[in-house]
Amino acid sequence: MGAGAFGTALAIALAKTGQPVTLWCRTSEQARNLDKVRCNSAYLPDAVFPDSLKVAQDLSAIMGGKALLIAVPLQHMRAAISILPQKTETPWVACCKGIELSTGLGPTGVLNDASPNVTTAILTGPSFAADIAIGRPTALTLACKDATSGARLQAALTTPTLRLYRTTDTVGAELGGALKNVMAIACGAVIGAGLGDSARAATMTRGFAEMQRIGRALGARTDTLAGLSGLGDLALTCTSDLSRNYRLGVSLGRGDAFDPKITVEGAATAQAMSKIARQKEIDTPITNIVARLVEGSTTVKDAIDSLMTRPLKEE
Ligand SMILES: NC(=O)C1=CN([C@@H]2O[C@H](COP(=O)(O)OP(=O)(O)OC[C@H]3O[C@@H](n4cnc5c(N)ncnc54)[C@H](OP(=O)(O)O)[C@@H]3O)[C@@H](O)[C@H]2O)C=CC1
Ligand SMILES: O=C(CO)COP(=O)(O)O
Repeated sequence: MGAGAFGTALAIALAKTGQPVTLWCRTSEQARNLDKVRCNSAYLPDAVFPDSLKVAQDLSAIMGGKALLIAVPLQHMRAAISILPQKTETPWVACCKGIELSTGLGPTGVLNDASPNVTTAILTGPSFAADIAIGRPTALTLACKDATSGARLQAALTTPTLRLYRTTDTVGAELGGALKNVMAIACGAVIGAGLGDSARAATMTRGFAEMQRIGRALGARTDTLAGLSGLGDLALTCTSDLSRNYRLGVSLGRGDAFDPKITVEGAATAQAMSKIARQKEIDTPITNIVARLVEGSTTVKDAIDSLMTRPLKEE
């Protein structure tokens, strides 16, 4: 569900194994168009659909399978799933990253809140849709509180080029995916402002320390944050021009405009996490600064000054 970049890439990768896969589109016009050209030109122009990939706008086409993958930006996921039937044996797998602004919930939290009787999981980790779609090797984390369902999903969604590791720590997997986007905006801003690679390395490292501090306070396992969904995705997103979160940061650092239609999960996530951290008294200087940068209430120069003049402490 969700025929954007990530949903399309996952659908292509899974369909290449020959199993039946259906990509659900929001409108019948989009479904007709994708089926006609056998490519999602708007989001992934270089990836051709395998013959086994079906495209549909009819909801019944995606119910009753081994898994329903929901690849819609987190802030829109609650609206997207509101049209789904509530009684289903099919597990729902959130394929998105972030923290909902209105509730402070992560992806499986939103699914469980909206549909308490459904088995839920999250698929997250370092991966660009374009890499997955053309079959480049990728490793991701599949997190599901129920170990048996998690193992079943891991087997069902692993392909020769998509290797899944599993965990029951949904809190850690979700926090890793959500917070690395915030740190990517910060690193992009550092590079955009011309502050150099040393400053980026410092931001990444202190950003990771902040992710671990938040994780400890909110009940994540430290090893999860050190895995694919945390450190792995942090490394990818803070260093690649292909990342939209990093590119937003670069624009902020340069003082350039950024297209508001582009999906950038880290902006709302910084604001949501900043609020949670205030309530729970967690020290999150980088997240707070990113929240203020994206809302336009501070400048990169003031942000750096405030980080560099914090009280000295042990590492
Ligand atoms: N792109 C990537 O490389 C990766 C993305 N992700 C994560 O995947 C998630 C989705 O991102 P991505 O696919 O890149 O985003 P895109 O911007 O490429 O696509 C978003 C998709 O969500 C759909 N959508 C938006 N709002 C709704 C709604 N209310 N109901 C139904 N569908 C809706 C859009 O439909 P429409 O086209 O009609 O607007 C579009 O199909 C994000 O959380 C992202 O962090 C994770 C790993 C890699
Ligand atoms: O999540 C991603 C890589 O793992 C994609 O990053 P962006 O959303 O910043 O493009």
